[in-house]
Amino acid sequence: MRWRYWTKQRRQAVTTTHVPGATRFDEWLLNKSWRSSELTNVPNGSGLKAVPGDGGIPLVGHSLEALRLGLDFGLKRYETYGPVSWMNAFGVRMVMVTGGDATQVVMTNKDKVFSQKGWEYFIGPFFRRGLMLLDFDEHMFHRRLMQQAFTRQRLTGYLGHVASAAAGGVKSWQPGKLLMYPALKQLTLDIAGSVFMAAALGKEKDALNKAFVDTVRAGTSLIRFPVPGGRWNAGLRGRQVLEDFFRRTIPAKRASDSDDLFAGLCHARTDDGSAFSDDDVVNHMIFLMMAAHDTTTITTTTATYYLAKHPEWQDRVREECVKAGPGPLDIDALEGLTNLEMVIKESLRLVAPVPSLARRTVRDTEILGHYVPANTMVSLTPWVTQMLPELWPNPARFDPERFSSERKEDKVHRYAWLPFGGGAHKCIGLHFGMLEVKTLLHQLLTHHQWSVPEDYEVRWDTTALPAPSDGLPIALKR
Ligand code: HEM
Repeated sequence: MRWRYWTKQRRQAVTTTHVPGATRFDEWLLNKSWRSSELTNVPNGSGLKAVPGDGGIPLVGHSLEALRLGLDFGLKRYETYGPVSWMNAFGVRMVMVTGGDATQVVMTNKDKVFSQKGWEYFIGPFFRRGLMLLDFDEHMFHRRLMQQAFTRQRLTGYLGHVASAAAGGVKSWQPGKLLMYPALKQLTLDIAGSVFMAAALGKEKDALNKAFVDTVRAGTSLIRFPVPGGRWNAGLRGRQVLEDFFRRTIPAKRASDSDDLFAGLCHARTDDGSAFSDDDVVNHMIFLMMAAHDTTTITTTTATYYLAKHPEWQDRVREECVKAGPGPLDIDALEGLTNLEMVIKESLRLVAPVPSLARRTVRDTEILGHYVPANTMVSLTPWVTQMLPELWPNPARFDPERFSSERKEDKVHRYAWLPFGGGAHKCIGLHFGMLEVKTLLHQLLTHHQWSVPEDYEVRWDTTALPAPSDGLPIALKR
């Protein structure tokens, strides 16, 4: 039987690379069925069930499908095996967790059994000791300290930097054809430079941008050790570039009273006087830059894509933005852009910037009655959950009104919509991220109109975090 998600309409969306013959190969991969087996024997008398699944291609596992097919692969696994299943991919055996209830078990983590050590395997060498990679009491300590850099007062200061960098960047875009994704990536890096360091990155900008891209891409390397020319190697080099940059800048930041995030981390204190060490500041800065930069770029790119495909929505949110004034808008004014907020939420649903979240079990446990032994890699799959027809009516449709106060479709389950994660590790930059994306879109909408040809469908490259494989070419008009 052919896979039911494999329709003509999805054929384009599914082909995430430009490799010749990719469509036939992808079709073969997607329709191939594997012999199902159990993850492991269930302890006698436990009353638990085994986790169903399969290993995929010997040695490679399901890495190719996961990289090339992304969302479609996740939907197929869910349809075949349900909310809890196992597979081999990227050199490791993992349990995939999809859907509201299964996600809730892991996110709530009431017995502290799901550790962030899962991330260690994918990005540990590149983002070591970033907040997301810390666990339990140590994590709580660092999170409380970091929270001081995310107060409303500090966000107000950051937004000032965002607004001036965004306005300058967007105004300089010339009418004509523009590759939206690289343009936004450059702009968000400029913004990160001023928000995080109150500094123009100058001639180091390109090297830092490359270092970020390399460190992020390294996480999904098929070859997971340093070989010349390989992704892993590039990631390690990238980490070194970033470390050198931040370490050499710390003394000046500690001495300054500037209102950027870097200074915020340098000066953060708990009531008992604890502070971040230089190593902590370097590790947190590298992780924060990555966490803020790529996610906001992807969200803004996705929103511009859907606004190009749905000009009626582009007009509607432009009207709202024009009414709010030319900017810079403060937090209250940005929070008042309710139509724009629905568009952003719907964009975050249709393309989750962090499509999967990694955990590792520290003891034997169970998820929805399935036995999961200690030291198992667990992969939460927000993107797949956000596209499940049982949670979202007509899930592939762009329909921002789902988030309106009348429909509230996101409230159908606590974990139906989770682009920012949940539980103890829920995104600390959630509020700031939304405000940054709104500021960017407000500037874009008040200065430009943009469109794509009617038959254009973006192809998401999921070999790292999702990105349009052709850069998203749009036609820009003032
Ligand atoms: C649209 C933008 C963003 C999205 C979609 C996003 C998504 C996420 C997700 C899914 C997690 C949870 C990871 C997990 O459970 O393992 C997370 C954590 C985190 N995010 Fe964001 N993020 C965004 C923006 C930002 C920004 C702007 C910052 C900082 C300025 C930031 C900093 C962090 C940090 C530090 C964590 C780790 C929190 C912890 O472990 O306690 N994020 N983010």
